[in-house]
Amino acid sequence: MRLIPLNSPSQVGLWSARYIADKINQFQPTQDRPFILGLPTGGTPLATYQQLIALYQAGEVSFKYVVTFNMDEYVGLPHSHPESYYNFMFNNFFNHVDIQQENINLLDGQATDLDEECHRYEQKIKTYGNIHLFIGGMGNDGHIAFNEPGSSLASRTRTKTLTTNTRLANSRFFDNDINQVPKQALTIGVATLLDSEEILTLVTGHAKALALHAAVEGPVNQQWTVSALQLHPKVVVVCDADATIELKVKTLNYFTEVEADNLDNL
Ligand SMILES: N[C@@H]1[C@@H](O)[C@H](O)[C@@H](COP(=O)(O)O)O[C@@H]1O
Repeated sequence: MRLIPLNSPSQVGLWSARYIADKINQFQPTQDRPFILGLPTGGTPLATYQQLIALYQAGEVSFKYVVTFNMDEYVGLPHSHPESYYNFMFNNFFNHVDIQQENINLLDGQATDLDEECHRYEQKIKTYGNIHLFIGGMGNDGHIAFNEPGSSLASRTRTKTLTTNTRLANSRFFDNDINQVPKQALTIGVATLLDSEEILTLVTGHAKALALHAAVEGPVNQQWTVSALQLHPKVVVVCDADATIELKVKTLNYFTEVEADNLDNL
């Protein structure tokens, strides 16, 4: 695991966007050999999307031959709902870059057969082989995608019932009314995520400090599904200072020293 300790959420956005753009450019994707990118929603990745759009506008990266798979989607929200992850992705990213519509993959939370929809999604990922880079965030309670505490670390894409904690945390996007937050979501599984060639996780703010501790220092366990990142050979965690307050000084000092040369120009 690499941990990139930055100061602010805007630095996390800048660093991660450059990292993603560099990965795409190094891959030199073509129509026949696209770059496969996994994507998250939430407040945390917004700065990354803004910086990726800026890099695209500056001609420094293209998404023409990038295929995307989103992590999750609420069950039952129409695409047009302002808080559907479909709407989030088009508003905050897809509408502003040169991605081809047919290269965008999202789970359909309105499918009549949700099990079939999840199976279709897993199969579609398989047709491309592996996801080259999956970007993620983490919930305050250490969930990754919507793999709530207690989710199997061997899970695949499926329907999950959301915890009250998660619905409360996300109610800030629903007029602070928990009753408006859907009770279920479709989500890739922990094992689906771990199949990716590389995972880049974004963590900002005090509220994520215990989750970051669980991810970096905690034991691997299904109550903090983000801890499963420790089982993956290539994970980069990019965090701001507020998110690190539950890490040991020793841990933070080590990663700061290791990354000293990579934290310039921010
Ligand atoms: N399903 C999403 C997660 O993928 C995301 O990581 C989490 C954190 O969101 P935020 O970045 O808004 O704190 O929110 C939701 O629960």
